[in-house]
Amino acid sequence: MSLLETKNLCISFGGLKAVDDVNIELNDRELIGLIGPNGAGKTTLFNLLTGVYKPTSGSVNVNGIDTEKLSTPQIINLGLARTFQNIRLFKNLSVLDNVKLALDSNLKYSVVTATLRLPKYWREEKSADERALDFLKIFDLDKVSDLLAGNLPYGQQRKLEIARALATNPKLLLLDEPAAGMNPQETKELMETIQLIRDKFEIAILLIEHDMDLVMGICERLYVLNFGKIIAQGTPVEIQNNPEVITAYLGE
Ligand SMILES: Nc1ncnc2c1ncn2[C@@H]1O[C@H](COP(=O)(O)OP(=O)(O)OP(=O)(O)O)[C@@H](O)[C@H]1O
Repeated sequence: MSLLETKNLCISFGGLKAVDDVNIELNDRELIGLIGPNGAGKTTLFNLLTGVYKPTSGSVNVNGIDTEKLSTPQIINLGLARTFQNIRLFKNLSVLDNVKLALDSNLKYSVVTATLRLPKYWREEKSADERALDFLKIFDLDKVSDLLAGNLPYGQQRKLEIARALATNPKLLLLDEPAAGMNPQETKELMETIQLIRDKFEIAILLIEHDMDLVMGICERLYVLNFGKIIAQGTPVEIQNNPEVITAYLGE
């Protein structure tokens, strides 16, 4: 059974078919890229996968479960986590607290324990701090854990978003343009980190990215969207040599 499978997935906004008959499949631990020109429907597809939009027709299955009647939180509970093209952090909270909030659903103390600050609260809080710091270390953010998230440079905010998504313990991580706004050195480091988290946490990753060095360098397979349709899929080498893709996108 696939971790994620869409069947003939479509959504229209008025007359515009933003996602048109899309069939994609992801298995455990795969690192897959989703590329295509601006406006091709990539973010809309993420919104369909996470239930933000409901399809006009077709289906999304996560671990064999049809998500049609599920809310976004219920779909997230099936093991999905995502980051956004426009960064969404709690900018007035510390870097550490941003990650701790993502961990919180796994905390074991009750509201009473937390309100009365009973010993169990402090034990759990400490372990939450330690766990959050472990996630921050992966992204080299542990040294800035006390800063407000909104005060971090852009590249670090992007990394914090990934750390926070990872802290929810997903099976599948959806990353929407994680390298946007990063310089070449930051992008290179991010590539290595994305591979590392896939291997360390044994998760699948679906990655929207315009940086071709990044996607071609780390993805095992790629899907190419154009005007809402998948026009090609294959290994990076196959995609780079696909005439339709070159015309629609790579040759731009
Ligand atoms: N809520 C909406 N209402 C109307 N049209 C929408 C809506 N969301 C997306 N669209 C349209 O659907 C198309 C696909 O948009 P989408 O943002 O998914 O593209 P994209 O591939 O992610 O582009 P980019 O690479 O620029 O982020 C665009 O024409 C966009 O204007």
